[in-house]
Amino acid sequence: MSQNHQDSAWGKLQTMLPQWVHESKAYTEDGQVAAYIPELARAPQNVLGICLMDAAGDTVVGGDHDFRFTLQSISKVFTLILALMDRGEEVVFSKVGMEPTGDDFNSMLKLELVEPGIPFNPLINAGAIAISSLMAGSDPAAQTQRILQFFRDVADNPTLAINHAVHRSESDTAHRNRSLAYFLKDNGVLSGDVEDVLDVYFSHCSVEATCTDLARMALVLANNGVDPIRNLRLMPRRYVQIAKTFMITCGMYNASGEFAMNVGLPAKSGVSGGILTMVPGQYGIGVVGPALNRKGNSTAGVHLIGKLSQEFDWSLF
Ligand SMILES: NC(=O)CC[C@H](N)C(=O)O
Repeated sequence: MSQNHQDSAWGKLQTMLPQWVHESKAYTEDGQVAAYIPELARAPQNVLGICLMDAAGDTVVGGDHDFRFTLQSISKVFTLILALMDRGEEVVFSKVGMEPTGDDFNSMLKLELVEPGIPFNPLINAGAIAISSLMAGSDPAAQTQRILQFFRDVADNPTLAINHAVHRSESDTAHRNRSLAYFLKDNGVLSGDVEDVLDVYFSHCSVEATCTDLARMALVLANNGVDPIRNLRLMPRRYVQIAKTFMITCGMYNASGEFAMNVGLPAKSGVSGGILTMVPGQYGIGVVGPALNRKGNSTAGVHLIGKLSQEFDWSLF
């Protein structure tokens, strides 16, 4: 039995989580499941699940915590860290900036408007596509394999795999991402074959996981790159600091300011409804609720994390 089992926050979590999940579940009605990737439209509207994990690996779970979903934009946090590990800060920040856009996650507006035409940050689609082009590996298959292996290492789950139906569905319909990528190619941001880069991007977005996998991955970020369960450093502290800073400023897209105000934790959302967040130094948290608000964040998921943050005074600010 870990220390946490006796501590009052953990006990309160265990007691209260079912009720809080139940209350937040009502907010699934306010959102809509993403349909622009046809395969994602099959997700049920009213799912809400959560897993919180402490440094000993003990978990508290609630709702539909076994629901499987694809990482989508949550993967961008870890490809950013991998690109930093493979290429270093100088190369990465010659391809992407450090600022929020205030625009939708798939917008191309500022790419043309603002010199020198590099994506504003690595968590919008254009930025993440640029990051996908930086992965070490001789061809797209090797790059994808390297990313998948890194995700498996961080999640401590060798069974993490690509959902090929989602990958195909996105690839068949990614007209906007394709145009972003060709635009980046024209601006000199992407080297290599555009379709190859896109294939790597669609692949890491299509890795399937559960809330428990997200919580496990978040736990490593919460501990600045060290997995506290295996007592193993998986990534340099500096790169985790960079990733968490982006999560605060851009992780919830153009709702990041509101999320920082109401929740105050580093977080990253994805269009399949996942949210990865953490209480630094304490817990990794994974949430899923496929019904999204207009800005692409899980309605019920945001509500549930907000409730927890208020109850336990988790805001960093
Ligand atoms: N917000 C997201 O999760 C976007 C990721 C998705 N694969 C896309 O490119 O549209």
